Amino acid sequence: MLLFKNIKSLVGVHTAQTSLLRGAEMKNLPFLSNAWLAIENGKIKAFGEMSNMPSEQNFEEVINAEGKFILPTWCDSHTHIVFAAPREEEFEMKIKGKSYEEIAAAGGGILNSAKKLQIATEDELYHSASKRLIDLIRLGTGSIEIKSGYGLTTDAELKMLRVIKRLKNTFPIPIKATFLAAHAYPAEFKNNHEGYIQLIIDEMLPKIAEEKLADYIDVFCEKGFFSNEETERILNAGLKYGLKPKIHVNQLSISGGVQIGVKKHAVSVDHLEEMDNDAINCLGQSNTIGTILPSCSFYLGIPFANARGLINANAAIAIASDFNPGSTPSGNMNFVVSLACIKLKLFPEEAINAATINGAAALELQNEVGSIAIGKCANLILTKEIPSLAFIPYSFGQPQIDAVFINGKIYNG
Ligand SMILES: N=CN[C@@H](CCC(=O)O)C(=O)O
Ligand SMILES: [Zn+2]
Repeated sequence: MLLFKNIKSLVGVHTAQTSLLRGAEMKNLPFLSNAWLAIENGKIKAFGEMSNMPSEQNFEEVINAEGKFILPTWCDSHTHIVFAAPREEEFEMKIKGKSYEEIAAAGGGILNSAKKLQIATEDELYHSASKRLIDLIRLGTGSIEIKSGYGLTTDAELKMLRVIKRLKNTFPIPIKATFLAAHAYPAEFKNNHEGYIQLIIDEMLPKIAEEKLADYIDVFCEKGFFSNEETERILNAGLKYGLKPKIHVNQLSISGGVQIGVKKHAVSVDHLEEMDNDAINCLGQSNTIGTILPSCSFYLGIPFANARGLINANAAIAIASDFNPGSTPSGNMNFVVSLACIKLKLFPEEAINAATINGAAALELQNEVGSIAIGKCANLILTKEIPSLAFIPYSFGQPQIDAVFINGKIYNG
């Protein structure tokens, strides 16, 4: 048994019934000042104020957290961390002013990543993704979603998903896998979209279902990628195998993809940089979570999502990293939380809820992670001595984490 004592503030002590916050509720981030927290068998056992702390003698280890905050680890519900190689050759093109679409048209982008991934071995992909994941956990991420989508052939998509399965089996944090073969049309299907869709539906999906390799299905619904009709067909096919949608929509244009996601009961619709009132209201009246990826806007120089408009429309917002080699070469959720405050104009409480309890809901892990509640995993961030909770996002780019605990143990990678 482990005991944290003298915690300056134990943050995110939501009631056991709270699993998702929407609209004005997102401002509610309950905390206990001058608190203790007990961990047993990797789970949160009990907590309270120092005035009623149990005897220290009952514990094998006692950590004095004076001056420090404890909060649940970040739940990163949207990443692409399995890839063969970074794409810093595109960085200079970007600096010179080329857009994401122009870089893709010049032979960069997703197809460039797919070419490299197709010739990488499963072991190579596992080792490079492992290194990234270790770094992310050290930065406070304690649950994560990982997508395929750089394979674009049956073999390479299966290879990616098997790598994710291996990560699930070897890492101590909860991981969800998303099947994203509909990320881009491979060159050989450029003029034969029907052929690629049939490959996804008739060949890839049955194999993935048989090996139980995915939890969700995703489509990049966007002009020049997958149309609304194509998106709906692929989602329907995934749903037949029990894969719920979590989709890329409205990143570069207003497409109607949000409405498709809502109609198909998507767990989340992600990106949302380009929204109109219809899409905002549709999301606000639905049970689908709007997942915003501010690091992507930051890196690509595209608009930041209208988070306040969504909150005012009573939507439930999560924030995630989108870590990938093209649009977001960073998975640092501390920076995501800072950007959410600085650029999305979320209050620190809203941003932290979006990165914890609502991120957990976007991973359907609300019973395991995302808040300080009895029975949940002891996946915790212990901060350095800091003056306030707002100091975390305020001091952007400055590491404020003293230690990360996964299942009640200090994580050293
Ligand atoms: N937009 C689609 N997919 C990724 C980028 C993929 C890439 O450029 O490699 C994203 O979420 O931003
Ligand atoms: Zn993405």
